[in-house]
Amino acid sequence: MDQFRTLLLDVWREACRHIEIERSTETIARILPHRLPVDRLVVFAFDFTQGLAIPRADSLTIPQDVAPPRTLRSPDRRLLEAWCRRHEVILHRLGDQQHDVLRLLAGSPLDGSWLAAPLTSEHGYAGALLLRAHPPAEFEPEHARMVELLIEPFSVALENDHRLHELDALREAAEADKRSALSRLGREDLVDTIVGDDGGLKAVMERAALVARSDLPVLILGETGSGKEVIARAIHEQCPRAKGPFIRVNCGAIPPELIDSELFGHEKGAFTGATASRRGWFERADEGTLLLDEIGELTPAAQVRLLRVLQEGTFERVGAERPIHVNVRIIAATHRDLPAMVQAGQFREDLWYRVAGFPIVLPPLRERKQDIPALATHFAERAARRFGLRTQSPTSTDLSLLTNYDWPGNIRELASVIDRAAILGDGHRLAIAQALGGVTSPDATRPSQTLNPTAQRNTLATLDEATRQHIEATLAATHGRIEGERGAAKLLDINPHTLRARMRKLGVDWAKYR
Ligand SMILES: Nc1ncnc2c1ncn2[C@@H]1O[C@H](COP(=O)(O)OP(=O)(O)OP(=O)(O)O)[C@@H](O)[C@H]1O
Repeated sequence: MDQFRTLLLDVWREACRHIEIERSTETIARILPHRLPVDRLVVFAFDFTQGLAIPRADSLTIPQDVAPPRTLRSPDRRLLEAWCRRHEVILHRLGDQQHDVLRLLAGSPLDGSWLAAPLTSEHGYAGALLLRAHPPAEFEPEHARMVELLIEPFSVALENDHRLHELDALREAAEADKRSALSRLGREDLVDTIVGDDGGLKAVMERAALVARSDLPVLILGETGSGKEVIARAIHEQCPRAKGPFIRVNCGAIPPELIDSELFGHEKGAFTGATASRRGWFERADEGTLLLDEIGELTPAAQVRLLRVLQEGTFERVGAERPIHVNVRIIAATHRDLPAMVQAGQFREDLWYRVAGFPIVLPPLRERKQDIPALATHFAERAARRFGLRTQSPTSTDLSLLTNYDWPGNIRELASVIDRAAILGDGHRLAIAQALGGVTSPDATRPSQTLNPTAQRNTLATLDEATRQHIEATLAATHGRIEGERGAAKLLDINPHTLRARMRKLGVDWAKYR
């Protein structure tokens, strides 16, 4: 026993030296064979609130073709808790009847002789230490007594490991908050007052208020720039989870090969470039709302992954086995005709049923022109504040020009026309005609051509075609530059990632304009 005391000191030192239990188990597994005929050491952590038994370390002292232990979902909690309370070390030798705890944690039938000890800490952490005898050796009652002395150092190591994970989770949550705050700042154009809520958006706002009370998934259908994100935020802010995060993810801007890692997160080392573990959008949106913007742009593979998490409510980070449960309300949005995509087999029907619990159709601005005066005034006030100019309200001539235009870019386009008009008018007036005519856009967007929209309709380009032409004209003006102060994204007032995604989709090649 004296020699064992020396070894025990070494075990304590190793248990306290490393913060990650994987490391301490690895080094302890190299020390123990001096006194115990052990060839495998496994440590489980129990998470009773989530109903999981998670293998945190598994060390084999000799290379063997042994399957690593798996996370156990909904293990028998009463059995494990009672065993932890008894502080009982289980000894299993060949021919013995297998103990229920060993059957649960080490599987059945057992290969050889095993010892199992419960790990507990005064702060409520619990787990198990399993040791396997190096065949043909078998454990003896004397070994079981030695393992009793290992319970404390391993419990300390498990608690340290737990705390490390808790700190990691807190750090990531703080980072998520920071990102979300920054993205909110970056989108300072997003309004708190919704103009038109009593006019052209009345029916939409009524539906939004109705669905906000429930947790139903919402699908917002509407053209680009029509205010889908604004409506999604309004739903979040009126629903019981308003205190939770509101996270928007632009599905169209995620490169297909990164979709899993973006949505579900990844563990450190899961793939080349994964230098640190990262929480995905689902984890970040826990207890809040996740807006899946441009959901129609998801690749078929990504649609399958999304469907799985919506069906099962759990997912794993890339490179991890531990399932994660989250409580997230999904709002999806798209400018595409999703029902038509379902018909054409481009969007999974089962996923459609999952996300389209409560569709809200946002009318384009040309169908709610009664809102244009209030919107124009609102954006004129905002422009004056932003650019430090005297506020100028639109005149009746301005308003008739604005209402005669068709607004393919909807409210976003109206906002940037007013911004331009305010700058061109330099605080003395709103130079609406100039702002409308001076767009680096194709002829189709000139007001003179849209004064009679009905006559024009047959010759108008499709929205995709108009968008493509508009992006190309902008790229020509910026000589192919996308990002930065003088880049196309800034001119078009959209995120560079979104612009690149849209260019990919529309087949626009920026290199042509360099
Ligand atoms: N009802 C509204 N009142 C005031 N501003 C609005 C309203 N709707 C939209 N906006 C403004 O118009 C711009 C575009 O809105 P938003 O980003 O919500 O559109 P979207 O449909 O989500 O666009 P995309 O299709 O590009 O994702 C934002 O600056 C937003 O603040």
